[in-house]
Amino acid sequence: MPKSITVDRVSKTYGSGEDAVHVLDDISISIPEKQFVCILGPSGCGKTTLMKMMDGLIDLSAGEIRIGDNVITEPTPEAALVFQNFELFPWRTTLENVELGLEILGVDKSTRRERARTWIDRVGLDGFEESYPSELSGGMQQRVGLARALCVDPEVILMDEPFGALDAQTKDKMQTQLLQLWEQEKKTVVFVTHDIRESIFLADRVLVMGTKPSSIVEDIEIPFERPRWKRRVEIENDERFAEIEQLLRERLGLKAEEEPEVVQ
Ligand SMILES: Nc1ncnc2c1ncn2[C@@H]1O[C@H](COP(=O)(O)OP(=O)(O)OP(=O)(O)O)[C@@H](O)[C@H]1O
Repeated sequence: MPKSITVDRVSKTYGSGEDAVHVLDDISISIPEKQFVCILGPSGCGKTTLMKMMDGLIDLSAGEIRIGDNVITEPTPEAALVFQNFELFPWRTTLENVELGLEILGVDKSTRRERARTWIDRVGLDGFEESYPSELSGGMQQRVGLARALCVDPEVILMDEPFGALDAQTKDKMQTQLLQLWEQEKKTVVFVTHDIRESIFLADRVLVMGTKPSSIVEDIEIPFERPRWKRRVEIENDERFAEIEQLLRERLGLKAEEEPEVVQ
């Protein structure tokens, strides 16, 4: 079952003394189950930090993060994190990479093979089970990453700029595929992006973080009905789309036509 995510008065400071970097300042976010939330924010404001804390990979300096009622203190199968750089093991085939999460959970071989094959199919990679990452395009590698995350059936999916490294056309396809999968599964999703238009097309709700020490400076509901993936052109031409885009640009401190800075 998808679960809610609660970020309750969370702060984060890296290091101490003169080297201390105060990144997140007293952030609270309440994400109901099955909601698709996108997070925008300037480079270095702490988006990845927040995602890693939600995944239990790094400690909080103050506050609490909960998935459902469970306080997150370490990585848990309830949350799956998908990164921009795919984080696939180059020496493992598609099948072996997708199976990884189940392997860590101690699922027996035949069950994990079956589940991995199902997800490879669902993300459109059937026929590539035995390929290595180096034999796959960027979009295909990200689909392996997605299948690996979904294969463990997490309650929440955390995606940190998952399509940031893809060309525009592949990115469009991946967005469509993600929305199709999400319509079927309706997980709780937190998706970090630098792409304002991507956030409006995908999300139920967009949060904007300010410069560090960051807090949430905007929290806006996206009004477009679902399913959206068949109506991209119509949605992008809707005047509300332009209004929201303008508002988000202003909140991010961007001038007209200026793209957000992307630091790789
Ligand atoms: N392990 C660390 N030790 C010290 N400082 C860190 C560490 N990790 C991140 N930082 C600092 O914390 C700040 C936030 O980093 P983070 O990667 O979370 O930002 P971000 O919003 O995801 O950035 P980007 O949009 O560029 O990916 C940055 O100033 C970064 O230099």
